[in-house]
Amino acid sequence: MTTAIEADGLGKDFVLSEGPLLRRTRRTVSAVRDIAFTVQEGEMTGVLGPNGAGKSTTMKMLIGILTPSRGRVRVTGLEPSRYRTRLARRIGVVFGQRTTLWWDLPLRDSLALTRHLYRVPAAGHARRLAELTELLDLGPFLRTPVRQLSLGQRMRGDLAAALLHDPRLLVLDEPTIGLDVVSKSAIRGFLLRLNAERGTTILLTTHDLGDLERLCRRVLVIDHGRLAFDGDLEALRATAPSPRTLVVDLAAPMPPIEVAGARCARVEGPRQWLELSANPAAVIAEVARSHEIRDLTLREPGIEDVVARLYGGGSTA
Ligand SMILES: Nc1ncnc2c1ncn2[C@@H]1O[C@H](COP(=O)(O)OP(=O)(O)OP(=O)(O)O)[C@@H](O)[C@H]1O
Repeated sequence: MTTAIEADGLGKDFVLSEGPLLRRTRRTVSAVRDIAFTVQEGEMTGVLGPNGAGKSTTMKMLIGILTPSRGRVRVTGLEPSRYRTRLARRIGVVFGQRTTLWWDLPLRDSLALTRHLYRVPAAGHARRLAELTELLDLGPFLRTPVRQLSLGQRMRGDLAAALLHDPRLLVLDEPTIGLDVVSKSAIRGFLLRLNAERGTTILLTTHDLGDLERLCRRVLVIDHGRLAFDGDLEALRATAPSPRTLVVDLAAPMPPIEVAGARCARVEGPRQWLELSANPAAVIAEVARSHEIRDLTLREPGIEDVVARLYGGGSTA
């Protein structure tokens, strides 16, 4: 098996200047500390963690945009910050919140330009474009200017742009952010095929449990800049089992509800969050007997809850 990514003792500090102009002080923030992991070719790995945990900083070091402050990193055997251009021809990168497409050009022209960026021979490019157009169903909007595309269409266009040079490794930062259910499903289906049929290695950050469940056998959790977990999703769930939460909207603000089988975790005006240790129906019946209820929602624990319980001590948002 060939190694796609190797990171060892990887760290990144940012130096911040703070305060008024004449009394500026410098403060160092360690965004990533001592991260070590290896990804083999053909793996599909999810990177997870709370906001500000250091995921994007880690990804940026892997693709050569940021130079590590410490440690060693190799991607397809290359040191990313040193061989950024060479690496760019071997990997595909999509950052969900930004586009690499030309805003004013029709998608087709924008994709044609990427050929020159990666120096892909014309014949190979045409073949690959036809393949990706079919797989990502780009046909209906190839002539549409990128600025007029929906977010889901734009993401499909960005994926095509990242894959036209047929990279062995695809790095995605939040590939399904802001997409509706249908668009998410199309993107996930495409990534699964890409991995299964071409053996493309995929590393993606996400806040979406669905992405992980559908796509990733392996999960890396980054928290406070450190690698807090490396294993499969089931093992992660088992590390920190989370209760289901009943969100209760009462007719008026009340003291925390006390009923058997539930623990009130949070109160905000007339809304209360009850963590369930018993059957929801029994708890709902009990709450309804003693309180006037306007609305109820049952929340299954998300992977964010699991992570929050592991490292932050509970989440009921
Ligand atoms: N260019 C920068 N200069 C200074 N600090 C930075 C810079 N980039 C990131 N940071 C800080 O590094 C830490 C990690 O940020 P990073 O963007 O890697 O987190 P993240 O896990 O990707 O978060 P999110 O889920 O919100 O995207 C944060 O405290 C952030 O404020």
